[in-house]
Amino acid sequence: MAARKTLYLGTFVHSKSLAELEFLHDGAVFVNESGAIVAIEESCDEAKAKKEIFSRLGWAETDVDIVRAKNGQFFFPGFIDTHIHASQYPNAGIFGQSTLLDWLNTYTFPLEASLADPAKARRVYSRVVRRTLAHGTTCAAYYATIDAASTNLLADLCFAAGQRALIGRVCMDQLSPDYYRDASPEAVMAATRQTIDHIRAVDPQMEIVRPIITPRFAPACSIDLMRQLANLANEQNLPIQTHISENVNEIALVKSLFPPSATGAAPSEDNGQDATSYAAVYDAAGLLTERTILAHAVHLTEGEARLVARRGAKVSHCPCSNSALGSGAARVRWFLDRGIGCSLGSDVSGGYSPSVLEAARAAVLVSRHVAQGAAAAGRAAQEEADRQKLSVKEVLYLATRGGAEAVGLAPKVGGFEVGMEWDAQLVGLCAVGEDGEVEGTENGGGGDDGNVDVFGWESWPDRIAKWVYTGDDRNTKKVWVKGRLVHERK
Ligand SMILES: Nc1nc2[nH]cnc2c(=O)[nH]1
Ligand SMILES: [Zn+2]
Repeated sequence: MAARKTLYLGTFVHSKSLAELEFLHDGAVFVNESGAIVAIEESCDEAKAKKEIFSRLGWAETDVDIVRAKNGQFFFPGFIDTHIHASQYPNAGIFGQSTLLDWLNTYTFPLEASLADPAKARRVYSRVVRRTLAHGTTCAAYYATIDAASTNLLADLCFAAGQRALIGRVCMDQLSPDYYRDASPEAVMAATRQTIDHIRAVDPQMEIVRPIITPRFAPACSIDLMRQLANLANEQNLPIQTHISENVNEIALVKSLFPPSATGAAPSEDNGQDATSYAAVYDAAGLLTERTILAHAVHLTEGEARLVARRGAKVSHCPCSNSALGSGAARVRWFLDRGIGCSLGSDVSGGYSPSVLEAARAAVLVSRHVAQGAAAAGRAAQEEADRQKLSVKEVLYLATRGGAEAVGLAPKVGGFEVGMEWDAQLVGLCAVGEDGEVEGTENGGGGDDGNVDVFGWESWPDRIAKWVYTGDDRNTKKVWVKGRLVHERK
């Protein structure tokens, strides 16, 4: 849908690197009708933008919309959720005392199977797309179900709503219940090709929706199936998503299901002399590529981490899910130290929240447990243990730039730079006035912008920290994808 040229004015905040969050105050960002950022100016008010920059760009004032961040509001890149099961959204928050394998059988497979009903799928998928957009998720790597028709529907809905999405038809030909299992690798390949063809027809340039090859996880896939899916991804240059090393019982299951006789893998330098590790099984199938997103990776061994890093696969860290299902605490600093690209996943509904901001907050907290655990177990000196703690700016990097790397959209999205596309959110925090009341818009304040109270003396990094720790979708005022307004909070 054609957007108009737009001038955005105000404060812009984005990650330059893991170590640097950049603030641009009184800034101006110029976005063309294709949604691309064509100029960024510091200390540039509306008059200067019109007088100097419009003429440089050849823009006529009448062709340009203007969006101003109010006092205290700021523009931030849209969040990228690199692991979310759209089909599981109705179960968000419902997991009881379960852990991964019993959770799948008790809660997850019945719900996913029920989405073969098109009316139910439409209801669930419409809602999850609207809800994630409202939380500032401009791009999501979705798992649908094994049903091709409703997977195609998810792609249609994302495309219509304007949310960038990688859409995965879930592939699983073994071990799950009879009522929710693919009949054969051949049946999987046919259904998967059908969804790929559909998505290509919906969005031939694959600007908004793209297919992603989705073997559910090793226990649910035969080696034959995994190999065929890897070949398909390779032939069509498609991304891949799966789960890895989430839960200790799952890892034991993989070891028992895939002895070297099943995979043909032999101990090698590459697989750290362990041909039966989870990562080695995926590698033997050809699934570890630069375009692969591996969710969880909680219990990777040193040898597996080296293999994942060598293949350039990326990790989706899912701290809400890992905490809820008691899977463990993934060591994000440890991934980063080994050169593994890292991003954030909500993992609805192992994760209870569709919010990437919530995942960012949980990533900070879980990293404290990792640090404390390492120190208490004597695995690390205090200083090294403290280094495991992630900072606010680091988790915001994972939520944006790290996500863009994982989904193959870097450097197109994830930050504010000339040449990138305008995938952004406008965030507002409450400005508390001299009288202790929230300032209304009439005073130039942001109005009642959610539940984060800003008294005015906080530095900008502190305001961002307050947003990360105490903010939610009430603070997400507007959301754009590729220059198109896709959500506005009323
Ligand atoms: N968290 C999570 N882990 C899985 N492993 C295999 N399937 C799933 C799933 O749906 N969610
Ligand atoms: Zn998952």
